[in-house]
Amino acid sequence: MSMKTLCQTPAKLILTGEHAVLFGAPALSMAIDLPTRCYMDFSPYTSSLESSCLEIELSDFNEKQSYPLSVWQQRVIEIETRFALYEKQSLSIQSVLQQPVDLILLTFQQFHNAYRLNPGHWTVKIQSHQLTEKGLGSSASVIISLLQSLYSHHELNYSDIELLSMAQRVESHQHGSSSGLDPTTVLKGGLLRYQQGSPLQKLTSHPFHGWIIDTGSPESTTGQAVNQVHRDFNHQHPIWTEFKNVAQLIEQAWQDSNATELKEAIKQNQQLLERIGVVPPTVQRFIHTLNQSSESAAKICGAGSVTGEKAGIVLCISQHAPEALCQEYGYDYYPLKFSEKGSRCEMVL
Ligand SMILES: Nc1ncnc2c1ncn2[C@@H]1O[C@H](COP(=O)(O)OP(=O)(O)OP(=O)(O)O)[C@@H](O)[C@H]1O
Ligand SMILES: N[C@@H](CCO)C(=O)O
Repeated sequence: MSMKTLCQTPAKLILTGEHAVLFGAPALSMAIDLPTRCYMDFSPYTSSLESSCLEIELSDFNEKQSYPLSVWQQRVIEIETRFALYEKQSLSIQSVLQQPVDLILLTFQQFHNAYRLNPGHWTVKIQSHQLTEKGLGSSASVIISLLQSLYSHHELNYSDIELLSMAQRVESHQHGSSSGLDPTTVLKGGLLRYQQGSPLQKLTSHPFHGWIIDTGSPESTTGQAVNQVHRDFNHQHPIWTEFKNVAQLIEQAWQDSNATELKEAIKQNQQLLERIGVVPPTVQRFIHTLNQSSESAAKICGAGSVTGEKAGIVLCISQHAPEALCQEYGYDYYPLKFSEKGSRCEMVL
């Protein structure tokens, strides 16, 4: 019998810890109400897995194509070969996944390797919000929505740890290395304190007014930015202690609901991000203007960019939207909408 599911997964926004989380610092990250939707439809075959077919529609990229099992498996072999070359430093990270569909095929293959995909016709449609590839964790939302859909279709009991370790493995092919922060945030929802090697903590949400400001798609990918930071700053570099300290200030201010301290710490966090070279000059100027006022505090909230003038999404904590300045720079802005809910999957008729 055929079965249909819809999985809706929020986006993520990092309050503190982008880059630093990969060097052992704590991160505070929240799920936000910008859903990625994954529609999955399965019709079983009575014949063998070999005749299975995967039909993928990526609405945001205007792509729709069918992949017989042998074709997608060959394509994943090529992806894994490129990833192995990347790990030997013979290929750049942005050459590993060459097209958006590669991420989908790789996720299916990881699931298949672990659990063996049921034979049949699989149809997948993915639809995101308008702010993908701007630091809000779109690849993590795609991966989590796909994996959750696959677990549902196979009626498998799974632990979050199993699902997240698979997601982190897939995400490494996109980002070069992954702390697991993005997949964890979009799976669980809410506001999380995440630090590699420490237990995950859920923090209480507070009604701080925030805005997400779109400075445009970064010219470099997250993978490139992560790699450049790793090349320029080793694990022993003292700047990571400064990141840890500022994360502590932000966490304390958040827990105390202290807006003044929160804004001050966000400004310090932004200065550190500028020092690691991930904030382009135009975005630095924009943020400096906002940060001169005691009313507002802004920082980039994704990996930023190591080339060009755009840095993806900037978070601005302030009562009122920075309308005039956004207009001057030609940036769109939206109210920050927190999502207490994480990723969820339902059957559809
Ligand atoms: N709606 C979508 N449909 C298909 N693929 C998508 C979609 N959204 C994102 N992707 C895939 O994810 C990639 C972008 O992922 P990436 O995580 O680098 O970007 P991001 O949104 O800036 O998030 P991050 O905060 O992790 O940097 C795209 O190049 C594409 O392959
Ligand atoms: N979001 C990435 C680091 C770049 O900010 C990760 O947690 O792996």
